[in-house]
Amino acid sequence: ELIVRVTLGKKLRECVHTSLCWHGCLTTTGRKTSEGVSWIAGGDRVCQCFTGKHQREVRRRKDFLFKFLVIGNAGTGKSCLLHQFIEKKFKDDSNHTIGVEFGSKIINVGGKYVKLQIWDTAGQERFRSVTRSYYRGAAGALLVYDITSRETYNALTNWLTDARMLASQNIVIILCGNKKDLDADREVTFLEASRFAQENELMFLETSALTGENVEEAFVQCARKILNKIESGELDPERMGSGIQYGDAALRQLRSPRRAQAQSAQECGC
Ligand SMILES: Nc1nc2c(ncn2[C@@H]2O[C@H](COP(=O)(O)OP(=O)(O)OP(=O)(O)O)[C@@H](O)[C@H]2O)c(=O)[nH]1
Repeated sequence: ELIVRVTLGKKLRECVHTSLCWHGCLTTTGRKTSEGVSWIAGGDRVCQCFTGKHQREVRRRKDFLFKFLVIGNAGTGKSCLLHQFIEKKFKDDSNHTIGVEFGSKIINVGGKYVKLQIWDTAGQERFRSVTRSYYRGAAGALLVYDITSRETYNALTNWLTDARMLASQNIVIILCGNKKDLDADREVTFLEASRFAQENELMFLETSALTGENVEEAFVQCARKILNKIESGELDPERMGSGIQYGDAALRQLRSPRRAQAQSAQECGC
């Protein structure tokens, strides 16, 4: 049994669950259980308690599935970023990616469960024809350069052209200036990269796969922008090749909004 103290608005309540609740709960304290559950977090934070029953619960409640790409020159830290995001650890024995690698994670964005299906592509030119075949239908992308390498920054325009041409015009891209921890060796300033991002309608963050700084934020911000576009009607998840699928919870909501609401109210004891 998990006992979590949550604040709901201004009210502080004791919330006793065997399954976790994301509905606006802001965790202030938590307790480990025999299942190895650690903390849950409110808001847009990623749930760290995806074990056993809780993992199944989250899976069942999935609202959306987004296809993501990680692109950019070889050696910029794409695989390390993905590893840090999924495992919360730095991959210190990272080798060049051969073709593509895959990872997935469920995150919570503003109360919605989103499963990210992430394709980590090889940056080396010799794999370009293979990696290009994975662009189709991607909803979001991390476009990565290395702040200590101007060469990787100069290549961004080509990556961007490919992404917009092969994935989708509407693809949501976040520019990541990785290796933020190596500031002393910096070759690309924050200012010039943020101008580039603005001119090309990209979101922008400097990240460090080594320290973990801004890694989760990059994925979450990109997913949040996609969700906003869905809500505003700018993106249509039902359009072929949108890179978005409805998960079970969203489908239930679409089919029977009232029943879904009642059901989720029952599931959430807070
Ligand atoms: N200091 C520092 N080193 C990093 C960081 N991210 C990655 N590296 C190092 O950069 C090198 C390349 O990292 P990878 O993740 O393999 O690069 P990649 O972009 O996936 O490379 P390809 O698979 O060839 O496209 C490795 O030696 C990592 O240890 C970071 O944030 N800081």
